[in-house]
Amino acid sequence: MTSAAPLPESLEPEPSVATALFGDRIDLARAFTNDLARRGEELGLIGPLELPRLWTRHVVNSALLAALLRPGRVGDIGSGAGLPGLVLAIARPDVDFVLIEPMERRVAWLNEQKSLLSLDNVEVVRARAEEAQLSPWLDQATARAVTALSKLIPLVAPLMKSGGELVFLKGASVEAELAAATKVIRKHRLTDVEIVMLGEDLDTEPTRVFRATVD
Ligand SMILES: C[S@@+](CC[C@H](N)C(=O)[O-])C[C@H]1O[C@@H](n2cnc3c(N)ncnc32)[C@H](O)[C@@H]1O
Repeated sequence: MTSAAPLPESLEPEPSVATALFGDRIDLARAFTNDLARRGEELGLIGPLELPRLWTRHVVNSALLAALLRPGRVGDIGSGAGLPGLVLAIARPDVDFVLIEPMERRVAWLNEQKSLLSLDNVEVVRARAEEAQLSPWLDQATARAVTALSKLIPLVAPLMKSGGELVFLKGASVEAELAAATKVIRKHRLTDVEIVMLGEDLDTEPTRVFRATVD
């Protein structure tokens, strides 16, 4: 086993941002991020260019979504390295998470982190979303960097309870994705469709979220 120095502190978010997002669970977030920095590239979880921006672009971006979560059962579709699923499970111990991920190596990483960080609020399911057998269904679903809305909504809507909510982290292309998803949104009877900006009140890059209710 190789040991490596922890990430330099300069790569961490401003203390005010870290406290706002993680409170007294910042050490867990730090342990997760440092482990991802050490082993993520070797395990095929992150590219080498992501290392210096793990906190800013990935961990903080994921944690911003915590503000929209309610106590209940939240599914994270295509968790990969645990973004946003593991980060949110750290930030919101009052919420139960199901991380849905098909790739064996990524599932092994997710299970290992669940155990290392003692995240009792995490269940890992190895499946593609369209094949996942969930019981009960989800109160909310998250996803980040999985696929465009026109493909993502049909994968996730069948996993939701009636009245459940989709809260997908999205980039600058969200308006175009939304326009291309009009038919799918109607077909799956989504209501209260909106784009929410998160993080504008913090000293960090804000993020866009697609939010909608499944009838
Ligand atoms: C580009 S990665 C993004 C991972 C992570 N969400 C992030 O933001 O870094 C996409 C992930 O979605 C997973 N994925 C692809 N198709 C999927 C599907 N149909 N159901 C569930 N997960 C899927 C892939 O295995 C991969 O881990």
